[in-house]
Amino acid sequence: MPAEEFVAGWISGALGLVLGHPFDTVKVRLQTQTTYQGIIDCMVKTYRHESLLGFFKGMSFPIVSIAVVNSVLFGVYSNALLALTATSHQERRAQPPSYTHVFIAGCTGGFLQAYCLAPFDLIKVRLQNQTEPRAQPGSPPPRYRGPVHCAASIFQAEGPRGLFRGAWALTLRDTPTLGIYFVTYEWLCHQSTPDGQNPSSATVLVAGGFAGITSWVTATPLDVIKSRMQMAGLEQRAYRGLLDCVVSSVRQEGLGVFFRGLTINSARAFPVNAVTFLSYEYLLHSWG
Ligand SMILES: C[N+](C)(C)CCCC[C@H](N)C(=O)O
Repeated sequence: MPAEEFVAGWISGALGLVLGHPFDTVKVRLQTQTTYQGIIDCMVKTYRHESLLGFFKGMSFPIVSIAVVNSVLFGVYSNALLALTATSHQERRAQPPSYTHVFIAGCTGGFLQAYCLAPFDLIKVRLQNQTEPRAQPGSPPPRYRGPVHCAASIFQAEGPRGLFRGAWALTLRDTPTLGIYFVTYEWLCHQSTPDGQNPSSATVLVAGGFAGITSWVTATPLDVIKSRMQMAGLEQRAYRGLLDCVVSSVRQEGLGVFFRGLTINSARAFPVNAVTFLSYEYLLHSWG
């Protein structure tokens, strides 16, 4: 099983993440704090009070998790294509796989990465939703002191299964949408590249960026449900299951609930995935 795809997936995921983290910080702040009037206002205030570093708070934990997750996604995707079409990464430009194969391989990668992602994502969401300001002397400490403490508390209270809360919704979110991700990427590359040639860097950037946007747009409805199920362990509101969560969210907030965070998710998705695909292609190419 070729291993370089796993390593390339790991490095490219980390590079994409660094670029996307400022967007993620703005997204989380807008979702959880009421002091900002909008995206620009939040950026300006963050920069004024905390300088550029403010945008990169809390990045160490996601950088470890994205390394694992992206390496599983790209490694499994590429090896699934190898199993389906008997072509290696290098041979695929000359003999492009069918979109059905790309879709199946993308879904397989998406399905497996969802299981690796589930505990990391749960911890991220729980920490991102801790909106108390930093501990003041005398005030009660926040429920979770950091990622390790968060993981340990969930484990203690609910056992290993507790760490997989919302994993089912996450799998449903990621399996088809990562199929769509790779199909969009391959299709866009194919549209602007002469047969048999490697796509140019500009093509890879644009195709990767749009692949990210398409995938996030289609994933957003289940993204909202997933986050709500992950928070359900903490909040009073308990859902009987995924369907119950969908129905009660729509009843209370209307269909618009499925599009929460769509704009900022898409703005983040373009640079993150442009850089992820560019570095992935570049690394595999330079390793020959
Ligand atoms: C499938 N879904 C859209 C949910 C995720 C796609 C992940 C791609 C990339 N790691 C990123 O963070 O944008």
